[in-house]
Amino acid sequence: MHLSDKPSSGTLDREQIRQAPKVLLHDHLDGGLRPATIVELARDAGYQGLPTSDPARLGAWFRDAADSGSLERYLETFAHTCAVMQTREALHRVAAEAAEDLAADGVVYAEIRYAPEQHLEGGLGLEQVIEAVNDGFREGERRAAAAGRTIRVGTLLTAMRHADRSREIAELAVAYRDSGVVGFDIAGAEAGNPPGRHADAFDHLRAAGSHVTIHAGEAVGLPSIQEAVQRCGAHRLGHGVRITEDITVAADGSVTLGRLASYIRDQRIALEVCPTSNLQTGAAASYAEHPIDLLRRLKFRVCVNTDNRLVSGTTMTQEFGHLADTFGYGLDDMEWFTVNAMKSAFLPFDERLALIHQVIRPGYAQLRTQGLSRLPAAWAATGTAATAAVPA
Ligand SMILES: O=c1[nH]cnc2c1ncn2[C@@H]1O[C@H](CO)[C@@H](O)[C@H]1O
Ligand SMILES: [Zn+2]
Repeated sequence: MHLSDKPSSGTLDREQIRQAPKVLLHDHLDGGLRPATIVELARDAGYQGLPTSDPARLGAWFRDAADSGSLERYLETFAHTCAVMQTREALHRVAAEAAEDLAADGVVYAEIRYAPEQHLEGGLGLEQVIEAVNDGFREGERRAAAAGRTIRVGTLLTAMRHADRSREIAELAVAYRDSGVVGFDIAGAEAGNPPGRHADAFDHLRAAGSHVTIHAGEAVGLPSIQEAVQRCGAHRLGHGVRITEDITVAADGSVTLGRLASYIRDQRIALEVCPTSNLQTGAAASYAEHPIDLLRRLKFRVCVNTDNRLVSGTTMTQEFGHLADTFGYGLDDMEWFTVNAMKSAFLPFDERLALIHQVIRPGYAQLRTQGLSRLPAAWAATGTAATAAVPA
C-alpha cells in the first residue's frame, strides 16, 4: 500500500472556516467554560481557589497550566472548573453557554461529555446533574436558534477511569438514551487505569446496545487501544492517535498496517483527534508532526475536535485553522473530516444522513460558490481574459 498522492485541497481563511458547518464529537463540558462565567460562578459559590479573578488572565492561566507535556498535569486544571459546577443553575448556565458558543463558531452538531460523578458536591444526585445539563443544552439550542444559528447537542456520560462508579454511569447512559444522552465514555489518567477495569460497565452497555467511546491511545499506546476496542467494545476512540505505533511508513512511501491498525480502519472506528490538546499533553510534538495527516491520507475514519476549549485555548475554527496552515487543507478536506464525524455520530442513521445531505453538503457547496466571487485579483484577471480579448 502507498500513501495517496491526492494533494490537499487548498487554502482557507478563518472566516470561511468559521462559516463552514462543523461537527464536534469530542468536547468536555467542564473543559470549555467561558472564563468570565467561572469568575462569576466562583463568586456565587464562595470558591476561593481560582488563581486569578481576571477573566482574560484566567483564560491564559488554564492554557499555560495545561501546557505541561503530561496528561496528569493537564487534568489538574479541571479542579477549578468542577468546583464551580456544583449546582443546578451553574450546570444549566455552563451547558447553555457551551451550545451558544459552539453555534457561533459554526458547529451544527455536537456531542458534549462530562462526568456526572464530579458534580455531586453541592448535594445534587446523578439524575439531577444529567437533567440540569440536558435542560441547559435545550436552552442553548433555543438561544442559538434565536440568534439565527441551528445547533443540535447530545451528551456523552463519562465515568472517571480511576474511580468506581462506571457501572452506575453506564446504567444512566442507557436509562437516558432517549432523553438527550447519546453515549458513554471513560476519561481521566490513562496510565495505570486500563479500560478493562470497567468491564462490568461495558458489558451492560453492550447488552443494551448503547454507544461507547473510550479515551485511549493518548497517554498509553497500543495495549490501551486494543483493550478499548477488542475487550470493551468501543465504537470510537477519544484521541486514538497512538495507533500510529502500529503503522510503518518506509522511506519510499510504502505503508504497512499492523493487525490493530487494520482492524480500526476496516471497522471504521472513528478517531476523535484533538490536535492542540495532543500538543499540550505530549501526545504529539507539533502540528506539523501530528499524525492526523497520515491518518487522513490512509483514510482512517478520523475527525477534528477541540477536547477542551478553555483548557486548550481553542475552538473548532482554530483547530481547523492550524491544520489548514500546516497541511494546506481546503474546503474539500474540511468537508471530508466533517462528514467523517457525522457518519460516526451516536445518532440514528437517518438523522445522520439528514444532517449530511441537508446541512453539511449544502453548506460546503454554498461556501464554494461564495469562494468564486472572492477569487484573488490575479485569478479574477485571468478569468476575465477571454472576455477582455473580445473587442468592445
Ligand atoms: O484529553 C483528555 N484525556 C483524558 N481525560 C480528559 C481529557 N480531557 C478531559 N478529561 C477529563 O474528563 C473529565 C470529564 O469531562 C474532566 O474532568 C477531565 O478530568
Ligand atoms: Zn477528552
